[in-house]
Amino acid sequence: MRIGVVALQGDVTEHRAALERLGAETRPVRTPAQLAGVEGVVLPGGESTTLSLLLRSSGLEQALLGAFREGLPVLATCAGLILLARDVLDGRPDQVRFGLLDAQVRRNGFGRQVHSFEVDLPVVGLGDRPVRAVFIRAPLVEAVGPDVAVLARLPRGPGGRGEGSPVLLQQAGVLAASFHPELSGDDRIHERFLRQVAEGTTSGQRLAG
Ligand SMILES: NC(=O)CC[C@H](N)C(=O)O
Repeated sequence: MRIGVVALQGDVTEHRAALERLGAETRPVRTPAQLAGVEGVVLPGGESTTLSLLLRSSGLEQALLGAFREGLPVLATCAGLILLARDVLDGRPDQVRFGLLDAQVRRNGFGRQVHSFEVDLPVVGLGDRPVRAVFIRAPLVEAVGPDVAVLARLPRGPGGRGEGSPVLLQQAGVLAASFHPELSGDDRIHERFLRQVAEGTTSGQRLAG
């Protein structure tokens, strides 16, 4: 299975390492041509404004949008989730908005003072052992639409903030985490994504907005 990892910014190496540990072949994607032949794509975290600029200047914004419309499955983390969301609060007006995930998210929603925190996260379908989730200036998911399955909610937020909010979401072929599954050494979220790709779950139609 060949997975493209959008390699403009962020934890590209860590995502590739996790996928390769699971037996997938990976390819860094910096240009539209490099999307050819990939069966799924990872949109890593970073900073959504910078990522937006780079997606635009590389031509990947349009290429990815076309691929998502055709159903290319995507694993998006942190800033990647922001770019996929239908509705972004505190986002820059000119940021990329793929609109593929029916969710309302707030950038840096855990408060400016909270740059990073970690929690043990129970995840639907991953058994009794929680996933160690690393949050770095994470977006806060404030609402999700009816077609979104919430696979994990924050058991406790920093200072009580964001408690109970969705942090791992699935909508058809879109798997989106507000944390960084590539940083914990626990590959089960990537494994779930590869299973999704193998089963042919597609990313579906772009939503309005
Ligand atoms: N770790 C991350 O991806 C942080 C996301 C970043 N705070 C943003 O708004 O784009």
